[in-house]
Amino acid sequence: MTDRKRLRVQELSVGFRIPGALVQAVSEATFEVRPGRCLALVGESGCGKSVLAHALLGLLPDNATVSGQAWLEHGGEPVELVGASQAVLAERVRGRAIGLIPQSPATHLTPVRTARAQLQEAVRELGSRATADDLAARYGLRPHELDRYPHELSGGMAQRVANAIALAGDPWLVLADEPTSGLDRPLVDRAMATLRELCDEGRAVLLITHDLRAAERVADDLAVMYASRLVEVGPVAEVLGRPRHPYTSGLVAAQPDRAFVPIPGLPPELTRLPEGCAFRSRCGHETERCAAPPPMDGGVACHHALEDRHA
Ligand SMILES: Nc1ncnc2c1ncn2[C@@H]1O[C@H](COP(=O)(O)OP(=O)(O)OP(=O)(O)O)[C@@H](O)[C@H]1O
Ligand code: NI
Repeated sequence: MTDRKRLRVQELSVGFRIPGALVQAVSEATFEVRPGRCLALVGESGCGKSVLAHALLGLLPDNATVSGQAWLEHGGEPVELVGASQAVLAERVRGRAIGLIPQSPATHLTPVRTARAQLQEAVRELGSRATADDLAARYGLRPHELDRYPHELSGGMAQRVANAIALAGDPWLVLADEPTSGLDRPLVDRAMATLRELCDEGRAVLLITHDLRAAERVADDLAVMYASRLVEVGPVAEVLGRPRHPYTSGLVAAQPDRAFVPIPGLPPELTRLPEGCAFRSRCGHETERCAAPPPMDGGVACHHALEDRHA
């Protein structure tokens, strides 16, 4: 069965209407996620990572317009997520095929109910075979910790509760949105190890993160996003070892364990994206060609990277 499963995202775009403007949050994202593999999606704050994940689950607010396709192939009839109704997403997708580990678990949990009550609700709704206690044990929580209210949980415990809830319905695809924000190093390592285990037991993981080091350790593939658009996609060791897009090179050079040199300038406003390459004003290699949008070709969307390849 697992070999038949796949998420195939094609030219997914998301815009938000706000008074007097359109926020172009995701532009024509195309990528694939397969069981047994972890794809890390990296990029600066505000570039569209969370919006992309929420679009896949139909969790965007009413002012959003979504186009493109996201085919969820999981044995039987594939489900196209962009056009799917809320009923289909609720009954067949959310929690069952795709689990979401949210960006800030502590604030995501309902403050007035215990962790146990919230986990039990997920178990009941998803018709899970495992009990709340089974799931808690599996994700490293002691039974008495489940009787706490969200404000009584440490960051690490809230994280584990969020994992247990996300995995209660045994989804084959896990979207983990900055699962380690606010955690210190040992907890980050632990959370990352858990994600890797999920992959190794045959699930697919889409990991959204700022942390290139973590991505390098757990992910198989990397997708680099800049100003709403994927600019480089490929095996993580290749992309980070030999970046081809100047933005990827900049991200790598900005790492504390590398040159620690920040990329000069700021990303463009998503309400005023330029016509051509959105990175050209920060790139240092701008030529006339950059005024035209660079197509994604061979895993990279940059006119100069393409010239190098075709030279
Ligand atoms: N409901 C909304 N209406 C208008 N704009 C929105 C809405 N939700 C998100 N945005 C905008 O979409 C853009 C992308 O946001 P998103 O949360 O996906 O960024 P991100 O890459 O996940 O950032 P971070 O790393 O900080 O979590 C941001 O500019 C954000 O302000
Ligand atoms: Ni985000």
